[in-house]
Amino acid sequence: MNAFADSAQDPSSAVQVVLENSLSNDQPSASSLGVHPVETPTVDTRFYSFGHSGDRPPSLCIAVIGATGELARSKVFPALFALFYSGFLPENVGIFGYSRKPLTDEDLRKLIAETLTCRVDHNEKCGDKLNDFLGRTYHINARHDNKEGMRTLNSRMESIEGNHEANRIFYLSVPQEALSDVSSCLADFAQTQKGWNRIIIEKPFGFDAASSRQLTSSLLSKFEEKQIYRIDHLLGKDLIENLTVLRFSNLVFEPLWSRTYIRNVQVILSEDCGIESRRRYFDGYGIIRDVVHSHILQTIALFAMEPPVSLDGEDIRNEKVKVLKSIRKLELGDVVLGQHKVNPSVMHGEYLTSLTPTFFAAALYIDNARWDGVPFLIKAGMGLIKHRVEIRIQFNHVPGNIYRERIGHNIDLTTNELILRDAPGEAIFLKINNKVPGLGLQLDASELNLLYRDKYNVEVPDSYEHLLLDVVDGDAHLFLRSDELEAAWELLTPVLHEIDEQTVSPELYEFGGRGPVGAYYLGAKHGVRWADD
Ligand SMILES: NC(=O)C1=CN([C@@H]2O[C@H](COP(=O)(O)OP(=O)(O)OC[C@H]3O[C@@H](n4cnc5c(N)ncnc54)[C@H](OP(=O)(O)O)[C@@H]3O)[C@@H](O)[C@H]2O)C=CC1
Ligand SMILES: O=C1O[C@H](COP(=O)(O)O)[C@@H](O)[C@H](O)[C@H]1O
Repeated sequence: MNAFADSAQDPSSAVQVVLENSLSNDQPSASSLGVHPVETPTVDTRFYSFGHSGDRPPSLCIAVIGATGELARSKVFPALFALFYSGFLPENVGIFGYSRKPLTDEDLRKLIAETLTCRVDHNEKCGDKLNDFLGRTYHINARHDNKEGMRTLNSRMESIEGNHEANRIFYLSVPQEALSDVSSCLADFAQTQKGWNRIIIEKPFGFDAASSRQLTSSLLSKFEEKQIYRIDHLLGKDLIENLTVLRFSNLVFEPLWSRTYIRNVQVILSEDCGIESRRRYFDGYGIIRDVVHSHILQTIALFAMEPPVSLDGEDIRNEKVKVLKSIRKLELGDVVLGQHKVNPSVMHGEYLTSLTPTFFAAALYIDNARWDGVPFLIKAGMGLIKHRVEIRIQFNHVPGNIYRERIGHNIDLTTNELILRDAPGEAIFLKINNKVPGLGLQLDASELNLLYRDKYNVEVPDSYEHLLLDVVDGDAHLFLRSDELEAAWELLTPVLHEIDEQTVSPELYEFGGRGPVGAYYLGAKHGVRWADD
């Protein structure tokens, strides 16, 4: 008999309670409930206070559904371990892997141990912490839409929670087609009534507006909006969080943040890797559904929104959705699609069999008072020359510049530019015109640099860590709310349908090249020179 059997409650009564009570029991944030950095325990406290109340903080159980999948192993478990390691999870935490594979707890521990690493900057006692973490990790073997499996999950969680206040997170790391069934089953049979329940679902959150609406309505029939966290790990990058910090906590940027001073904005997500290892996923979705509808549009929304009333997640989401709804209808003529050719370094490389794009560029306009007429050029692509993730803000010319004679003819090269970069190497640059030291008056376009690796001697946490901690803390500002999701699909769905109906062929481009030449024509059409070469 395992340690759980003794303390597990009668599953049928637990189910009854679940059905009788509201399913939507999201409570105040974990931080307000005491889940904040704590010392990682040196003793195993899992069972010490069962059966009596005291002032112990609420427990936290986290279930990873689809635990044997690529995402769970490569990202989710390592991020959970990193949070545990750094003391961001409560001491009475339980980690559950849920899958259809007949694994024991020990099997799962072995499987995930391969991908757990100790962070380089604080590897003290790492082995102990690893063992401690693995000792709190359990496996449930069942089908994802199976009520007995979810009941087992519930009762095993209860054996960790005892009669105390308890919170739960369910990470649905399963293919899109399984989301509705899994979420519905766990809503009915695996939620706790002794604290909050939150579920995390992975992008792309549907295939188009209609399928996304269907998924949303299925989720909202079982959960409240505030329980749902739609995760896109690219939004957990420091670049994204810093976008609003930079803008709203410095006097020098916000006054310039409008059509009066900004000439164009470029949002660039360019990958040097191809789609080889993710061909099946990618063939089904393509780059628009993979990164544009969530990551790129969210970046634009955060960039362009009006100042929110506060840092509260709902206040920020209220502003983001207004931007998304203000984006002008996207015309197919303002879109460039591409597909990279075979990566020559991959043995038996194949072309995609479909017309699925691996490259997308477009010009967007936000029809509101702040951004009227400012082109937002977006570019997302795989198999390109460089890995580059950045936002570039090009400013207008200095009106009546008295130094124009010194600046030369190519005025485009000498306007100010602010560059917020995630890759390669987190950095912020501000391009300015500067006098070259010495006699005479020669001007030079230089950069004020903030290179993170030089300034901050810290390892930047993986974005899954950042976002998982936000879920624990109940901070939803980087997660898409249903209305934001709907607005994003409303923008992209007509174009996606036109592409399908007209069987638009993507422009083929060399692997490791600069992408389709069409992107340069697009830039020229909107008076923008791509600045990522
Ligand atoms: N991998 C990545 O980099 C990214 C993934 N995502 C999203 O994350 C989710 C998970 O990704 P990934 O791990 O790659 O996915 P996988 O295809 O590897 O599936 C994950 C696990 O889900 C279980 N599973 C598979 N099919 C079904 C099904 N029909 N019903 C129920 N369970 C099923 C399997 O576990 P078992 O057989 O053990 O039960 C599988 O190991 C997906 O929604 C994907 O869109 C998003 C962005 C990037
Ligand atoms: O979600 C995705 O992200 C990766 C890039 O993630 P990173 O953490 O390595 O920057 C991208 O390659 C992939 O297409 C997309 O699905």
